[in-house]
Amino acid sequence: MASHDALKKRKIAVLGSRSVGKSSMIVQFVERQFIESYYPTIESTFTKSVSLNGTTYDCKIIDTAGQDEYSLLGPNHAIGIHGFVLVYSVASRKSFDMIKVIYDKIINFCGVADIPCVIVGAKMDLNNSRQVEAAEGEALAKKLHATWVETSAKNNVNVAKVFDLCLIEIEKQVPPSMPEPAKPSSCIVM
Ligand SMILES: Nc1nc2c(ncn2[C@@H]2O[C@H](COP(=O)(O)OP(=O)(O)OP(=O)(O)O)[C@@H](O)[C@H]2O)c(=O)[nH]1
Repeated sequence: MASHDALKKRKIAVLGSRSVGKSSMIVQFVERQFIESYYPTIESTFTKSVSLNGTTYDCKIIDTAGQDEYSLLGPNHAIGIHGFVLVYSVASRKSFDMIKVIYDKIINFCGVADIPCVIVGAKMDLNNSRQVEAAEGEALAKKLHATWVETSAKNNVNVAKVFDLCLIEIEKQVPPSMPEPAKPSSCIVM
């Protein structure tokens, strides 16, 4: 029989400006393919089992419509969410500036000081049109107590790592010994 810790359900929301590569990253992770064409997302949910350090996580990944400074954070994107993946494109300074805006919206909505969070610099293959240096991404993540990684969905670089890092961040707030449902932050209280 599976032990209590053998299968854990984790809900991860992926947020960021429009067209930064959120869907491409998720589709590369779940379906192992890269789609060149751009189809704006309304909202979709993907599921994938992820094994990490001997534990299998049953992950629900929520792909959101791109945000801007005026979009309101819906309850779908905060309530019941265990971890957040905030994505910018390394080729878009504007999308990088939006990370802090989205982060603050989540913090305010959830009424917490900290969230399990991975900041992702997507499209790292676009080196010729880079507008955001790696060091800037790292510094922002440090300031927000998040982890950071650069990815390329196109070349499948670091894509799986994003979700491993997010699960690790979640575990930091939900110790493995803690019985579920855990209460790492008010975000997951339904
Ligand atoms: N060069 C390159 N292009 C990428 C990469 N990831 C995504 N793209 C392209 O960027 C465009 C937007 O990608 P999406 O994944 O649809 O972006 P999104 O953030 O989900 O967009 P919204 O649904 O509007 O929020 C598409 O044309 C993708 O092919 C990448 O790693 N490298």
